[in-house]
Amino acid sequence: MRIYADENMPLVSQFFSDIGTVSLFNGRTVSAQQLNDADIILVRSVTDVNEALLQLNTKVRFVGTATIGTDHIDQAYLASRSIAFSSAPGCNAQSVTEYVLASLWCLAQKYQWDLSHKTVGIVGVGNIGSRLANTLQALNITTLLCDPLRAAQESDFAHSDFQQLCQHCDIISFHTPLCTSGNFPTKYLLNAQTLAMLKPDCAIINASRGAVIDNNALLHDLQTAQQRRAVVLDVWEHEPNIMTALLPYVDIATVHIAGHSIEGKARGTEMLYQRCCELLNIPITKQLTQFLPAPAFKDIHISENFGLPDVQNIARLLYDVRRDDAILRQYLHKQGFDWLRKNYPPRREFSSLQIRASVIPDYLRQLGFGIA
Ligand SMILES: NC(=O)c1ccc[n+]([C@@H]2O[C@H](COP(=O)([O-])OP(=O)(O)OC[C@H]3O[C@@H](n4cnc5c(N)ncnc54)[C@H](O)[C@@H]3O)[C@@H](O)[C@H]2O)c1
Ligand SMILES: O=C(O)[C@H](O)[C@H](O)COP(=O)(O)O
Repeated sequence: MRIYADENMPLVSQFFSDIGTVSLFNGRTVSAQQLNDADIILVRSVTDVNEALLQLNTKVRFVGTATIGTDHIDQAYLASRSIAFSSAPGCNAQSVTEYVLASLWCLAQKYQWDLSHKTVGIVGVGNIGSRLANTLQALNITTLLCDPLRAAQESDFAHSDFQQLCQHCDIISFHTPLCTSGNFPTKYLLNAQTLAMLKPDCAIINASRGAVIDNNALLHDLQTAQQRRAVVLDVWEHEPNIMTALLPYVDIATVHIAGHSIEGKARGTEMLYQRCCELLNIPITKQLTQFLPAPAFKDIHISENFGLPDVQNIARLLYDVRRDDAILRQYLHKQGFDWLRKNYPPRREFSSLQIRASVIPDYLRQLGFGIA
């Protein structure tokens, strides 16, 4: 069995070497010729999988993407050739949630906000949006949720439409897929018109896909604004060639790494391994926990005086998003967007740190910390 995988897919040899011969490729430059004898193809978000890529291959059985986003996959084409397909839903939901949380704490410190007085709008309430909502609610931060697809299917879903979010929120965080068609397209959901509906100081966070925000319109808004608007961008239109003119106006700028915790990326590989085993009808014998390195911080004791304001101090032991903002600003010109993603320094999720206490506050459990 010939297995071809993106070179940026962690642990792929460890998981797949018993199933077949694993060869690695560069996800941006891979060609149809390179994949012509593949039985299994494993990609990340930078590879467009379509007729052009698979035209020379007559035997591929499975295509997997170790991501939740699927805007790079022509699923109709795969179905037309009866090629099984899987993404990795939820693999990086915790990682992105921790990224947004770290960004909120960073903005709160910079602008001296009290987050408990802010209303955060969450657009797209799937794996990431719902986890983020639960996390913010555990921290006593008010949320408004916008997900018209869920609203149509769930009578008890507390939906606010996007216009309401624009008018009422102090912070809006985007967590939708990139869709250009259908009843609820998301391309340029935030555009010149909807930007004009926002409160003048409404902060914007985008860790979904770059084109959910019209980057030209955002630049114009930021350049002409009367009031400072805080902005966090992890994703950009036209990656890897991003609009650097935005950088001076963006508080936190990162290279599409919100989902790149060690666990988040590796869980994507594990999920594809599980799908392959099911497809090939072979037993699942390997688990992510076998391969994860020991974390630098294993456990921490908290006392009875620990309170909500202390949570961010623990979280910062694991991740400070300012590190990633500094990396982009220092090295983008020298190394380029893709190199910075490939060489992303390790980041562990909250679950890697065990909290010890006589009584564990509920919110630490809800945030996903390990409990000893
Ligand atoms: N920056 C990163 O590293 C990173 C990591 C993971 C995911 N992502 C992006 O974030 C997106 C969301 O991830 P997820 O795991 O939560 O996906 P998901 O599929 O679980 O959830 C997406 C949600 O968005 C909703 N939605 C669709 N169209 C909408 C619209 N017009 N308005 C409001 N809601 C809408 C869907 O109903 C769904 O509930 C992914 O599609 C991906 O593009 C980025
Ligand atoms: O859609 C996703 O799951 C994320 O955007 C994912 O983290 C993208 O990262 P990449 O596959 O490019 O490493």
